[in-house]
Amino acid sequence: MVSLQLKGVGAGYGRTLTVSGVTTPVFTGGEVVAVIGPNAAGKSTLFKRIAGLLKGPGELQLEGSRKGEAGIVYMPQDTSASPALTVYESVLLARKQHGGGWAVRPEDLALIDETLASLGIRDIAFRQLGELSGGQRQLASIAQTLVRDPEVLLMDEPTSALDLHRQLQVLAFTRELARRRGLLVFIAIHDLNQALRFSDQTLVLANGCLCASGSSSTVISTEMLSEIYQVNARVEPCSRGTLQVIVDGMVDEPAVA
Ligand SMILES: Nc1ncnc2c1ncn2[C@@H]1O[C@H](COP(=O)(O)OP(=O)(O)OP(=O)(O)O)[C@@H](O)[C@H]1O
Repeated sequence: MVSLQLKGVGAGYGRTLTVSGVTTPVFTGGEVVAVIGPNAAGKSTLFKRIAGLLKGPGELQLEGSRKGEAGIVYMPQDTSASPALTVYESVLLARKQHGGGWAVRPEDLALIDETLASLGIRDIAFRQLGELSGGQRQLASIAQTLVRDPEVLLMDEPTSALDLHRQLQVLAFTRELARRRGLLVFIAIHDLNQALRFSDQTLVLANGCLCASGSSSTVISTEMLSEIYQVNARVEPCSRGTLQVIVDGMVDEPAVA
């Protein structure tokens, strides 16, 4: 089973470090880890460093991997595939780019079919990326990422353009894949309710530093929401028992009488 621990990891774009000194617990395959924090906290920067797209200090301790660093797959916020490709072509290309030669095998086609069906986008398989809605493009981008056979998956705000039903569908499918295939999944996400619902662990970044880590239900608390997000909020179970953040207002906002 794959495992990953960050030890004193940092990264930046110029001389100064945007993210520094990030040391985490050991995360193992099958887990979903939410990475949360305010805008510009450094979540994408940290993902790019883990994926090897940025250099910086510190060590990534990756163990139990079949593919080494090639097994770490980063899904950026925007898809970079050509708008002239169809959804199917872009997913097939992504599958073939991950290695294993250019011959298309029956198992490649079966995996693509299963992925498109599970994400509910079979009906747009032969439409060009350039003519899709933002949410449809995001679903295509998720499909491109999932067929790359990742061991460690870094998803950067994968549901930001999706409607509520699609968010639940995609995150449930991703968690199920993590459990079934032993993937270690990191998801940078602003929706803390989805983080509570779908992640096992949460990392909180602020100003380029790791402020907290642990089980999501412990880390996402009234105190953290006040300190990191400056909001007054409660964390309470919904009718099915899943914890939800209920926001009463901003810390500096006067209470309504
Ligand atoms: N290519 C770049 N060159 C220079 N600075 C950058 C670059 N990309 C990001 N930054 C800076 O790094 C800091 C962290 O950005 P990053 O994208 O990692 O934050 P984030 O936590 O993912 O934010 P958000 O939630 O808004 O997506 C920001 O101040 C940003 O302006």
